[in-house]
Amino acid sequence: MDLKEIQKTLKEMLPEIRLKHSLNVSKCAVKLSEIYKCDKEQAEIAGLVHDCAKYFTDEQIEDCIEKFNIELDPLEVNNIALSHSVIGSYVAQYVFNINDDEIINAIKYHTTGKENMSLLEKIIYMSDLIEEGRNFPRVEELRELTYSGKLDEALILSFNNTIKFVIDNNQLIHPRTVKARNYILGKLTLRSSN
Ligand SMILES: Nc1ncnc2c1ncn2[C@@H]1O[C@H](COP(=O)(O)OP(=O)(O)O)[C@@H](O)[C@H]1O
Repeated sequence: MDLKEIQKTLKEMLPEIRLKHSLNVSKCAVKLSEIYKCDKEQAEIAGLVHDCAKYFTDEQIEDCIEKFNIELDPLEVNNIALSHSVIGSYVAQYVFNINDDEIINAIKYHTTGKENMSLLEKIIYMSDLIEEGRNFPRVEELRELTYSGKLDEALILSFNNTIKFVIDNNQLIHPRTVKARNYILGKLTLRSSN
């Protein structure tokens, strides 16, 4: 699918506000692809499609799981906040015909992050949080870090915020986020102690 077709299909899958968010994430990811020197088209497509499964009904989710043979982990089962990224990565592949593993993984890990993230995965993760329509306490600090070349610092702050938020709400923390945080923090600490 080309960008126009992707947008047309997304329009049927997402409410207006989420479509706007997806367009904003795509725009932000393109800006970051220029700053951090990665492929603009991959950033544009991953940003656009990242939330494609966010509004799936239980029935649609069950359908996808069966059709695409998706294995959700125990935290993702019955939790659309976490599962939409994983399911979305299959929808990207089989509905949007995206055959680029880097784009597919950026979609798959955009909610939790993961250990040893690729540049595109980091860009989509941060774009989801800082796109121009986002408004939450300290979002400006995240924008400042991300746009000034401090992508890893921005990620650590975001993982910390998410982990604190999940704890405050007495929810289970997805271990991928803890691993993502420790991996980057470990590398940064090592770098600053050398
Ligand atoms: N690492 C995590 N562990 C557990 N739950 C998480 C984690 N990350 C995100 N969530 C859940 O996902 C929700 C936010 O998901 P997100 O995709 O960022 O939503 P939105 O794009 O609508 O802001 C959080 O409120 C939390 O419940």
